[in-house]
Amino acid sequence: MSGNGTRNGLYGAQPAARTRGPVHVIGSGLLGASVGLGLRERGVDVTLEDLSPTTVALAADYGAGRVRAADDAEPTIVVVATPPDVTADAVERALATYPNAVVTDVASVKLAPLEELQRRGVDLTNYVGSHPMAGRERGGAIMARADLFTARPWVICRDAETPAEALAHVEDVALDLGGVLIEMTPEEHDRSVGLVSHLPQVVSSLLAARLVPATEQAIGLAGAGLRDTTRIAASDPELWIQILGANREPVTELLDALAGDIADFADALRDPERVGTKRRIADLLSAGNAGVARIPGKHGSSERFTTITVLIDDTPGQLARLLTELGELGINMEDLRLEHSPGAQIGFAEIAVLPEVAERAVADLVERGWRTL
Ligand SMILES: NC(=O)C1=CN([C@@H]2O[C@H](COP(=O)(O)OP(=O)(O)OC[C@H]3O[C@@H](n4cnc5c(N)ncnc54)[C@H](O)[C@@H]3O)[C@@H](O)[C@H]2O)C=CC1
Ligand SMILES: O=C(O)C(=O)Cc1ccc(O)cc1
Repeated sequence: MSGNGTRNGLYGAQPAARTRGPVHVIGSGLLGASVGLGLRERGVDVTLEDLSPTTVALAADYGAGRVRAADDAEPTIVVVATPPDVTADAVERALATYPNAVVTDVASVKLAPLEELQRRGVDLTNYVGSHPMAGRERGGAIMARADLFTARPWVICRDAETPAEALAHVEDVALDLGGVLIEMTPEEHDRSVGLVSHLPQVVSSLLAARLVPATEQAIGLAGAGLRDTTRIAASDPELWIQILGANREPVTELLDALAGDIADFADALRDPERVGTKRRIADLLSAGNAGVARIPGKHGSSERFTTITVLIDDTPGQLARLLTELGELGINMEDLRLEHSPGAQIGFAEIAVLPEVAERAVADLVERGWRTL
């Protein structure tokens, strides 16, 4: 649960929270416990609930809030962070149990739970669906982080009937957690995440699945390219079967279009001497360049952190020494990734730091005898 401690030392004292608690979180896994941790850091009173008593106790132990007691006051806001297939149930129950609270959910799909609630005839005046575009491959309270939502888009799906006050409550939670508000209809949301989240998940999983029968020798050659394109293949199949099933229309359309591109590409490669074929391949690859350049944070100043690469002997002792020395130098490590060179006794520690400390970090490390790239 790295990185969920207080960050006041780094960024200075936190301004007062906008959110007026108590906030009640239903589903205290990755998303629910991260919401709790982030709001607790801002001093908001958070109560927790989960189907699993162990999960809720764990989330409370980590500091995400306290287990809700029977005589607790009614919450101002309820955040439903359960799996998508029970989100409508949990929202309906929360609206009935806490008639004065504003209820939001963080499910990765927005239309299916809303349609289910409408089909049941639930009064949705106090409900505002939302979705923070931030997550991790593995779920569970143990993976939660207070800063999970920092600088990430947080989609809010209001409709014409949503009271301004209800909307403001949900926006306050998102803003207190560092999210960037984006308003969309549920349809716009589901089409958008189909493209930027659900299609990549399927492609990454299918690509990684190709590695299962590969020889050890072939796998041993893997580098950053394969790692970058398969990171999310480690995601939880149980969550994704729900997400993809609930958003199947946009996702199947996107998959059909991609399958066409793949067939096109393979055709061109099969007959490289045919006139126009090289142009066709170049066009598809160039379109990839144009697409990747559009991803926020992939280029220029929108990067959150700067990565410095330090060469280390590929032994645990070396890495521990590097981490100790970073601490001694007062350099806060935001993220760490290790690259191994197969067959060579050398590794690369890729350390993400705040851009403003990167230059000093490199200089100090070099002075202490480390080699950097
Ligand atoms: N994992 C991710 O990267 C992201 C997930 N989401 C959405 O957040 C929601 C939660 O996902 P995670 O936190 O990753 O899952 P998780 O598995 O870590 O946590 C879900 C928790 O809900 C509990 N739960 C299940 N049914 C319940 C019920 N009826 N009442 C109370 N608790 C119940 C489970 O015991 C579990 O602890 C999902 O709807 C998902 O689509 C949104 C953004 C990112
Ligand atoms: O890891 C990533 O890049 C993600 O995009 C994680 C993610 C997974 C599911 C969501 O509903 C939102 C975000």
